[in-house]
Amino acid sequence: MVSIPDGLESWEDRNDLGKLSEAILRVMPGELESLIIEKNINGKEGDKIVCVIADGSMGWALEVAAKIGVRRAAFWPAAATSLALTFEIPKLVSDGIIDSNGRILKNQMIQLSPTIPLMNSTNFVWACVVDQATQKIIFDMLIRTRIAVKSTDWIICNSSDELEPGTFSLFPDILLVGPLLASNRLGKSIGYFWPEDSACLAWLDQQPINSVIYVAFGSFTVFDQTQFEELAMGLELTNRPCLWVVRQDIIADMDEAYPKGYKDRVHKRGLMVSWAPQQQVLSHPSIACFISHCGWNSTIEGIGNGIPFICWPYFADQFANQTYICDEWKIGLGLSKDESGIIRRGEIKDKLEHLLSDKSYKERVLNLQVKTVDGVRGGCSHNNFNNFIEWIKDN
Ligand SMILES: O=c1ccn([C@@H]2O[C@H](COP(=O)(O)OP(=O)(O)O[C@H]3O[C@H](CO)[C@@H](O)[C@H](O)[C@H]3O)[C@@H](O)[C@H]2O)c(=O)[nH]1
Repeated sequence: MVSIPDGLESWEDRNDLGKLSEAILRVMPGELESLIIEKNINGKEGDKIVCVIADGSMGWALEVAAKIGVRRAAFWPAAATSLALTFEIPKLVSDGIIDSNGRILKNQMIQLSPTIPLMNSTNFVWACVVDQATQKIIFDMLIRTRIAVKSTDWIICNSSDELEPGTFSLFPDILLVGPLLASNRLGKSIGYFWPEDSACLAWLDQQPINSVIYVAFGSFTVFDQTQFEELAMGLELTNRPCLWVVRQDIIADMDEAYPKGYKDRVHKRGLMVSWAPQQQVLSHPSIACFISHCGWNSTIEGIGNGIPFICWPYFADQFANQTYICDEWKIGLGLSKDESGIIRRGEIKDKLEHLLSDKSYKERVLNLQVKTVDGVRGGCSHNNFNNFIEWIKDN
């Protein structure tokens, strides 16, 4: 593995997406180009770079590959529906739903096709970020992404026919190869730089089967103090064992974050860790449900282990993923905010009780688990993946 700078200093705030995106676009294309050229001029014969596979949202890397004349493939790590929405941006503009800067002109439900779930225009990927300046930066990046991804040799997506059949029939160029889960990998998962707290697995061993609420919000979500306290109190009210991932940067002041005396009150049945081995956690028999921000990886990992969801989306594609979870697959419940925009402790407790007492959520997610895992073992995802590997080898 090699790293290249992202254009920010180590102390700068990487949760500021506008600043991060600008820095990436300013610095990384040049760095990547120099890296590839250096390898291809001075590298040993077997070390030359002949193909670039890049995350589609890093469309600039695909542009660099095209410029240098290296073959390229886009990997889309999120739901295909979010890529389909990006492909449809020109139509959204011509239909008057957004303007050419991505501003939402009509607050309405839209449907890309009758077989794709309804989306609320205010939940479009770029519209969910805080301020208009950042929205514009993200929107411009998506326009570039759209062009870069559409011109690649392959677009592969971490999804499956069983999860998003409507999207794949409408956008056959997006080839599904997922869900890519740790249980299907040969070795240890790589890619995270935060140390995992594996002691939580021993703690899970001590809990009754199908009892623990697992709470994790991925790598970006941040909380304000009131919302953090309501979540803490809601979990306490359930009287159930909870494993809660509290990243060090999830809230501004971690020292003051928990309600007074909270840790002492819950210590017998609550465990807070800064980063968990999530896929191992989700496959543990003591886990009963997953309070999730609905990032796509968390979504497919929950399904891959047959765990029902309480949805707590934060931004970007997570609202569309919530729609799939709650309305399409019916394997989870959403949470309602009060008039001040806060999800209150009582709402958290009520939804958890509903989810855990109504066994139909668990039944449906177990059914979906079987169908998606089969797709990887011998279905469409399996065939696409093999063809993709052959293409790499052939050239
Ligand atoms: O304690 C933890 C918490 C998470 N994870 C892992 O971290 C990943 C989280 O991925 P995801 O659920 O997709 O969330 P984000 O990291 O927030 O992902 C970003 O990227 C996703 C894919 O493009 C988008 O769907 C999300 O909206 C976006 O926030 C998963 O593989 C988890 O297993 C851990 O290993 N330990």
